[in-house]
Amino acid sequence: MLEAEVIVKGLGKQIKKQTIVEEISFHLGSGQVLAVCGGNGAGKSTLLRMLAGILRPSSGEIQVNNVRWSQDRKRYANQIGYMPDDYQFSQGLTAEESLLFWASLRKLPRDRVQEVLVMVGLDGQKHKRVTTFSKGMRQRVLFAQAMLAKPALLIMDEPTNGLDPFWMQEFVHLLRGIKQEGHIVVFSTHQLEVANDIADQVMFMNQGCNVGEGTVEDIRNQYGSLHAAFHQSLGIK
Ligand SMILES: Nc1ncnc2c1ncn2[C@@H]1O[C@H](COP(=O)(O)OP(=O)(O)OP(=O)(O)O)[C@@H](O)[C@H]1O
Repeated sequence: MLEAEVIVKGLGKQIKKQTIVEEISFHLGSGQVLAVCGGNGAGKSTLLRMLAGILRPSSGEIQVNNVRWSQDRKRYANQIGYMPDDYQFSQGLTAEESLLFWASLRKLPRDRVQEVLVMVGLDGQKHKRVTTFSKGMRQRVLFAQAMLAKPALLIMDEPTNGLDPFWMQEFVHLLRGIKQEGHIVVFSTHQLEVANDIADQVMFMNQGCNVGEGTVEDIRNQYGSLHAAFHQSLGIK
């Protein structure tokens, strides 16, 4: 099993004097999955983009397997896989070509592309253009892209948004597999059933702050259900 550790301490982001994310801290070990839940504009994407190393934090520290983003960005980036929520695929590229392109950027061997295609169940469709794929299949290509470098930390922004129940369950199944291998996963979601199915830890965000966290069981005990905790995080009684 992969050895992995993520330590986040007092992470914050201010943009034009507005606080977007405030004092977020957590600690995750091998195979742990954190779901970041919250309403629109809660600060989830901003938090995830800081973890992915594509947005500079205003305060705090992020460490993945003892590598700090602030000290060595290249080594930090090598530990991270990131699945954005708004990726526009290039017209004309097949699934295999898209993955070969990403693999070449990271100087990874071609064989790894075949491995991830098999992992996400797209080996038989690899010569088809990604722009002809369904949303569920495109999410698999993005997932494969994020897993290319076997990252210690996989970060996913709203990975199941727009997926029907079949693809959502398939996605949960894929995540279970990589969790078993020891990868740490942090993902954002509005879909509490996904958090319920796969997360070890849940964090609720509102206006950039952590307004409640714990294991799924802790949250059920404290609030009654994930839905009740979500409503409370939004300030809905
Ligand atoms: N570059 C920016 N400049 C100004 N405001 C920003 C910027 N980026 C984010 N914000 C604001 O910060 C807040 C949090 O945005 P963010 O996208 O992180 O939220 P979110 O929880 O991911 O929302 P959603 O679920 O709608 O995607 C929003 O009010 C957004 O308008």
